[in-house]
Amino acid sequence: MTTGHGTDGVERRGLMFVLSSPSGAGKTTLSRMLIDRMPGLRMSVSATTRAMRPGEVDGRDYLFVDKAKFDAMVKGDELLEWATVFDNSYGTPRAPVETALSAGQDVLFDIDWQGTQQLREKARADVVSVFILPPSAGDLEKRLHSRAQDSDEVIRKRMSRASHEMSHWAEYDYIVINHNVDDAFAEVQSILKAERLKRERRTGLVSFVRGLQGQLQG
Ligand SMILES: Nc1ncnc2c1ncn2[C@@H]1O[C@H](COP(=O)(O)OP(=O)(O)OP(=O)(O)O)[C@@H](O)[C@H]1O
Ligand SMILES: Nc1nc2c(ncn2[C@@H]2O[C@H](COP(=O)(O)O)[C@@H](O)[C@H]2O)c(=O)[nH]1
Repeated sequence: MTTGHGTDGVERRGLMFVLSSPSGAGKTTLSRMLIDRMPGLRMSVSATTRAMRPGEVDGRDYLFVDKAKFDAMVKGDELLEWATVFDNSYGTPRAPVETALSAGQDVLFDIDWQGTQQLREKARADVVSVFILPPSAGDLEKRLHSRAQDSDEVIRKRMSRASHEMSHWAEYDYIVINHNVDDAFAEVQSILKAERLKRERRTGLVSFVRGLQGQLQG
């Protein structure tokens, strides 16, 4: 993987920052806040066969494709990972992720546990994964209703899958409980900031320290 520069000028490898949760726990909300407030972070826009929700924009929220196009993307090895979630296909287009990482950007993924497993198998050292939990089942259901974008039947299906989704929590590096958006955002932001500073990722440190030592030795 190619490297870019951190804000302190030291070269480092880009990372893949993954948020997963049961549907409605707050990934999209937290992702938008991260993209708005964290320079150097790019959103991975997934391809999906699900229908567009009111207010969603093709190319910004998802690439909305039909099943034939999605299957062609899988066949052409254009997806970094893909999975079937709630009876629809979802996948991460490979090229934009590779381009962003090559330009020294970090990439943010809002994907499920199946996709996270696939990313981890491909690039364990570069994946940082966060599982978002709702404070309670009642809150989760309220959030799905308050979003007001899915039918009662879709909401029922998502609630009935929540326990299964949640059973993968222990595969993640970090767990954030989304009681309050601002607190959850602060926690997720702290994780990203700390992970950016990890020694193993900062490929420019050796030459930076050598330079410092050179200065000290006069
Ligand atoms: N801490 C919170 N308190 C109250 N409401 C919240 C909180 N976090 C998010 N919400 C609201 O809950 C709803 C669901 O959030 P969001 O769409 O971000 O969930 P999601 O995890 O991305 O769901 P999906 O997996 O279905 O895309 C939205 O209406 C959002 O505004
Ligand atoms: N494995 C993948 N999962 C994805 C991808 N894009 C989104 N998702 C997950 O699907 C569900 C449902 O999303 P919704 O927008 O229909 O509510 C949610 O858990 C997403 O995280 C992807 O590219 N790959």
